Amino acid sequence: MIEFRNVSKIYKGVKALDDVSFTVGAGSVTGFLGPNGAGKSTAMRILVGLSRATAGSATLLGRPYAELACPGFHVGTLLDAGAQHPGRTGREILTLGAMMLGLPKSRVDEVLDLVGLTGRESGRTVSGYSLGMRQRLGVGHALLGRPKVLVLDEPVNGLDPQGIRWMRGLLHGLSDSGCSVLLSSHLLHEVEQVADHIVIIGRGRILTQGTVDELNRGQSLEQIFFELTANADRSTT
Ligand SMILES: Nc1ncnc2c1ncn2[C@@H]1O[C@H](COP(=O)(O)OP(=O)(O)OP(=O)(O)O)[C@@H](O)[C@H]1O
Repeated sequence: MIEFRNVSKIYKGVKALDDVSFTVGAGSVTGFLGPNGAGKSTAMRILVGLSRATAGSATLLGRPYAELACPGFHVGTLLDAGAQHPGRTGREILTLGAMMLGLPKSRVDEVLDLVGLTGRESGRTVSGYSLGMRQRLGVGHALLGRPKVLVLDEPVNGLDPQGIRWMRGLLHGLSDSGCSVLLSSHLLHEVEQVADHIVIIGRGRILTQGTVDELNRGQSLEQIFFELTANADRSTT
């Protein structure tokens, strides 16, 4: 369970988040959508303790991230696939992650298999990885401790069609097993296929939220998105 309660964030005069409230329940994949600069990454960073809210609270499993004992067993995060150490191999990165969590090396092989990185690929340094390979590695890192909550910032970017299909299956499997997944993406059609709930944010404010069925009353997600974000732009100009 993820809960944002009246979260606001001001960066030196820029209101990045304005009274944001929503929840992601167990077994839900919630698509977190919004134009560039809407506040998605800021909200996710606050959720996992990388940034402090100016007001309000963000909790995972009922607690702020900093208060979770062994957070790697509860929460998996992928905020920036490009942030992995370029000089380490994929296998080394996962091995270090597994060691931090006290997991056996066999978990590294399981995860490599799960994310579809071959033995040859996992032995190469990350500097030679494509974006799609970095995304797979980042998702693998997030899944190491079999967490019940996943916070994934644009994990589909750079994936090839097979990768996109794989990600779809992975997300469905995670929700079936009771995980709470917060997923940001600009790929509206893809989100429509994997998410059961949608939150659309614009200029730091929640524009709408609900189940896919509640929002899709005869309109595609794309139509709803463009209508709401255009209105948000108009109301702030
Ligand atoms: N460290 C920072 N200092 C100042 N302003 C920031 C900082 N981080 C983000 N912002 C501002 O906060 C707002 C929200 O940015 P954020 O990165 O959360 O948006 P986003 O929805 O994730 O965008 P994108 O889809 O482009 O990733 C933007 O106006 C951005 O310029």
